This record gives sequence, C-alpha cells and structure tokens, in this order.
Amino acid sequence: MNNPGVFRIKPFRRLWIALSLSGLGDWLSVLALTAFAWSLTDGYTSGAYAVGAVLIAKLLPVVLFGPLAGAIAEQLDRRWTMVVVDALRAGLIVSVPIVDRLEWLFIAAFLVEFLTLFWRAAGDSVLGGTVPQKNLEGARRLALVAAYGSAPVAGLLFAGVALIAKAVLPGPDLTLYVTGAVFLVSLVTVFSLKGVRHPVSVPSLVGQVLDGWKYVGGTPLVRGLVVGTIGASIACASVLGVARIYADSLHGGDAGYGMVFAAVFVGLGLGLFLGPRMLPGFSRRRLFGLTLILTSLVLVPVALVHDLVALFFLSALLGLGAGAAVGGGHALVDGEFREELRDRASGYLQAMARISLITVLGLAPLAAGAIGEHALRVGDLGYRADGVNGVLLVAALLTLITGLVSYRLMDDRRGIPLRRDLSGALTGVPYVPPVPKKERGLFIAFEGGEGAGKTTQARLLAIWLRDNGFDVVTTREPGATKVGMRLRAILLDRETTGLSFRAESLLYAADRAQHVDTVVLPALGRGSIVITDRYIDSSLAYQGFGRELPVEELRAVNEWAVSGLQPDLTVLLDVPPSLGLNRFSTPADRIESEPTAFHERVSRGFRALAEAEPHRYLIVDASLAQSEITRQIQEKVLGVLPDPVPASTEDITSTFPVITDA
Ligand SMILES: Nc1ncnc2c1ncn2[C@@H]1O[C@H](COP(=O)(O)OP(=O)(O)OP(=O)(O)O)[C@@H](O)[C@H]1O
Ligand SMILES: Cc1cn([C@H]2C[C@H](O)[C@@H](COP(=O)(O)O)O2)c(=O)[nH]c1=O
Repeated sequence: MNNPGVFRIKPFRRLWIALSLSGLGDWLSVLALTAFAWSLTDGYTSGAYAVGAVLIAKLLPVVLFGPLAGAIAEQLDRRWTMVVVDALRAGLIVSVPIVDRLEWLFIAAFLVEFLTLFWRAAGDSVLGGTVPQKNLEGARRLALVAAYGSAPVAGLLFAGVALIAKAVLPGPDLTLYVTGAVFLVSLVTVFSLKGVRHPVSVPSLVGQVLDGWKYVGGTPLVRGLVVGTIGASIACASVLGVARIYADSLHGGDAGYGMVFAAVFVGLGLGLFLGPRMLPGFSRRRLFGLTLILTSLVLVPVALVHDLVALFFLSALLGLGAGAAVGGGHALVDGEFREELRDRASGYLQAMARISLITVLGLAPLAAGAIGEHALRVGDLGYRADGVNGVLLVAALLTLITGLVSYRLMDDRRGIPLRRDLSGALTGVPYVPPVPKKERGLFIAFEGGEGAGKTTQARLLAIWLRDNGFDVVTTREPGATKVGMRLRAILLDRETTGLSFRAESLLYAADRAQHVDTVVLPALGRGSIVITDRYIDSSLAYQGFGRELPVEELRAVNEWAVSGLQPDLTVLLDVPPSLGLNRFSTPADRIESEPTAFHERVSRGFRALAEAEPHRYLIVDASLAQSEITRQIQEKVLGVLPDPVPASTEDITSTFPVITDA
C-alpha cells in the first residue's frame, strides 16, 4: 500500500477532504441529534427512549436501503448527488431546533441518514474513478481513515461547542447549527470535484454475511474472529449508546458526552494501530481472545464509576482494547488467507461488526430506559444504580463470554500454559513445552520450494549430528514408506492427469499419516532425532497457497492425519522459484511443471506460514552458498538440541556435552 503516493493525486486529496468533512458531519449529527432528543425530554426513562429512538432512526436506512440507494445513485450525476445531499442534510439538521418537536427530530434523523447513503455511494464511485487501479486499495483504506478518524474530532468539536453554548445559547441548538455548517463546507468542497462516472458498488450487509459464511465461515479461526468481533462491537457500542445518559448522571452534560465519545474513538484508533504490533513473539490467535477478555474487565469499572474524568480514561482504555482485538483480527485474516478469501473474510467481519454495532447502539439506551433509576442501600452505604450501570455490566459479561469463546475456538497452543507462554513472549525466550517421556527425540522439518536445497541440507545436518553422537533418522515426504512410494508415483508422475486438487491434498495427507505412524513416531519414541525433507507446511504452501484451497481446512485435515505432531523446528529454505527450478537438470515432474505463478504463490505461502509463527521456524536465504546455509542451520539446531548425556550420568562421569560449537 502506497498511501503517501495516493495523496500526491490532487483530485484524490480534494475528495479525501470532502470525505473527512462528510464523516465529521455524520458523527456530529449523531451527537447533536441524540443530545437534542435528550434535551426535549425531562425524565430518565423518556430521555433514554428518545436517545434510543434517534439512534435506531439513524441506523435503520443502512440496513433497509443500502443496496437500493446504490442502484439509484448509479443513475445520477455523482458530483450533483453529493452537492444536493449536503444541502438537504444541512437544511434538515438546522430545521430540528427550529421545529423543536421530537417527532420531527426522528424523521429528520432518518432522512439525514437515508440521504447519506447516496452521498457515500457517489463518493465511493468518485474515488474509484479518481485513482488508478493499483492505488485503489490504499485509497480505500484512507477513505476509511477519513470516515472513522473524523469520529474523535467530532467528539472533541461537539464538546467544545457545547461548552461555548453554555455561555451563548444554552442547550444543544448551537451544536446542530455547527453540524449544518459542516455539511455546507462539505458541499463547497464537493462542488470543486470533477464529475466521474465510475460504477457504484454498495455491497449489502446480508449479502456480505452470507458470502462470508459460505466461503470461510466453517473454520474455527473465522468463527472465533466473528464471535470476537461481535464482542468488541458490544463493548464499544454499549458505551457509545448510553454515553449521553451517563454523562448527564455524572453532571457532564453535552460536553461530557462529546468527551466520552471522543475517548472511545481515540482508544479505538490507537488500538487498531497497536493491535497487530503488540507482543510479536506471542500467538496472534491467543492474543485476540485475551485482549477481548481484558476489554471486558475494563468495562466493569466503566459501568460502575461515578467520576467523569475516570470515565474518560476508562472509555479510552476500553476503545484501545477493542481496537487492538479488531486490528489483530484483521492482521490474522491478512496473514492466514489467500487474496480472494481474504477480501471475503474481511467483508464478513466488517459486516458482522456493523450489524452488532447497529443493534447494540439502538438497544442499549432503550434497555437503560426500561431499567430506570434506582438507589441501592447496604446498611449505611448508598449507591445510585441506574439502567446505564445495568446495561454496561451486561455488556461486560457478554464481551467476556465472546472473549472466552474465541480464545477456545482459536487457541493454536493447546496444552501450553498461558502464563508460561506469555512470559516467554515478554522475555523473548519462547516457551517450549517439555517433550513427553516416550517421545524424547527431536523432530526437525526442512521446507521450501523446488530446488531450495532441502535434501542437501538435511543430509549435511544428519551427518553433523551423527558425528556428534546423536542417533538420527532421515526421511522425506512423499514416499518414505512402501505405501508412500506408490502414492509418490501417482502424485509426481506426469502421466497422472485430471487429479482433483482435493484428491491430491488427501493423497499427500495419506502419505503423511502413514509416514508419521510407521516411521516418525517410532523413531522419536526411541529418542532419535528425526529429520524430514518436507512435512505439513508443504501441503499448506502447495495445495493451500499454490492450488488456492482453504489453508485452515488443509491444516485441520493434516493435523488429524498426524494426531497433531508438530516439528520442534522447521527450517525454511527460502529461494526464488526462478533460481530453485533452474537448479535441476532432470525433467520436471507433475508439480515442478506447474506454471511460475503457482511456484510464486507457494513461495509466498511458505514465508507467510513462517512469519506467522516465528518461534518455530528458521528462515534461511537459500540463494546463499551451501556452506553458509549449513552454518546458520547448525547454529540454530545447537539451541534446540537435547543434552546427549543425561544429567544423572553427567554427575557421575563429569562428561561435558558432546557438541561445543559449530
Ligand atoms: N545453496 C546452493 N547453491 C547452489 N546450488 C545448490 C544449493 N543447494 C543445493 N544446490 C543444488 O541444487 C540442486 C537441488 O538441491 P536439492 O535436491 O538439495 O534441493 P531440494 O530442495 O531437495 O529439491 P526438491 O525440490 O527436489 O526437493 C542440487 O543439484 C544441489 O546440488
Ligand atoms: C509433501 C508435499 C509435497 N508436495 C510436492 C512438492 C514437490 O513438488 C513434490 C515432492 O518432490 P520432492 O522432490 O520430494 O521435493 O511434491 C506437495 O505438493 N504437497 C505436499 O504435501
């Protein structure tokens, strides 16, 4: 992604400003309309219901009319659509304090959001026609920054205007006028845009969910991510939904409301940035669930605190946790799915996030209103408890449950105590679980593309280890067993035509199951060091990334085939396919003769797998000289070798470990 490059395109810069202003107006209108609804009522319950009704009126159009608005916007001039919508939005917002009636407020809220659908569809189309295809992804990400980055700005602006209004024009009228003015400034900016006729695309929420469910929904990873995304949405939307009511009970008024709103979004933004960068040595999957569990714990004091300043800080912390979980989740999707499925998985997660946000935002104030205000007494101690406290506590519980469920679903280090795993990541010394007594050996896999040098290096390592007193078994996939040799012949013979990709995957997995059962496990049980030339990662890279089958499904099939046996160390010999394939003089077999693009995907796949679990891999540049590669491998293997002389024997004989240096 080349974001600064996109900004060099002048029309895009202008559009980005318009997108930011429109986003600012959108968020300001949420704040100002809910605040105005609250000011038009005079009881806790009626106020909460009014706030809930405004939020529902504002959120309904996107669910009901999203794709329809897109289809209509397709027929209209983009620039004029945006200009007219901005003018109408400004007029509607300003009409609210003038008409000064709750019914009109609801209608105006609905209409503003309905019109905004057209603005967004037209804006997205202009964006598509403004930047070249290669910059489109970067430009879309910047558009998202404009849409969501304007939220904290809106919160702070709203708080500032509310403070000024206290002196000039008490009540939220002034904030509505400022919102109207922002839409007018957006109108002026939009006016200077060039008219573009690029196709409008507004994916429907339901369509995105069904599509995601069909293609990627079955894997535990995606199920865990979806549950967690719902949890993060519940945490943030519950606070945002009741913020106006909460601010009032803490005497913060509209300014306090704006500050809580801004705090949640500042935290969210920071979390989105930091999430993928946190604890690099720790399992990303475990981190996702864990972050959510911690976020749910922050929501408890958010629910119970009776101090406005503490509420600001806690809200920011809550946003940080939710943002870190979501950011980490998206990084997982980027790392674990190939391109086509990645878009589906991201769309699915985003749609689920929006649906849960919309639902919770609308329901939270209604539930708070239904619970009402109560005073709790225990002896002499009194505590004012109201619907907001109740709603936030329920939200904390739901977030906790989602965190626990996604942790369980996504855990990729089952059996490894979390505390040891965490301290390993914090100290930079990854925790390696003790090998069960009956499997005292060490399992090393060599992986990489064609001609990377796996066979050569596996042989050299075995010689070196044997010279140093270890019992070593070298083996390979496919073809290390009698059955395996037959499978290898079927798999690699160019005469084998029409083999389906799934059948191919299963044949490799069958070879592996036989190999592990009859060669690898018995050798490990004897205490040998087993060195295999290829293992599960070859299937993930060749059949997953190369053949474009779902990586997670292949992982599940293969883990089942080998009863979960993982190498202690995987050496990835990373070689550009153009170099590796040229190292052979023999005719290419069925897989080697696949096109270059296939081998490029395989090579990228190997790297992605290794980068996702750096503690288990050694990545070596296989274009180096053989001797240098051997040196790097020996250095790494030294660090994972078992002591060849048991401690008890050492006590008696004072023998030093056999290997001293490379
Ligand atoms: N670092 C290196 N530099 C140059 N040539 C090398 C290097 N390593 C191995 N070779 C040569 O490349 C060829 C392929 O090596 P090798 O059979 O070890 O690769 P491989 O990864 O096992 O291949 P395959 O894809 O068949 O499994 C051999 O002729 C070998 O001598
Ligand atoms: C284990 C495994 C292998 N392959 C492919 C990779 C190679 O092209 C051949 C094996 O040949 P080699 O000379 O022994 O390296 O099979 C695969 O596609 N999937 C697998 O799981």
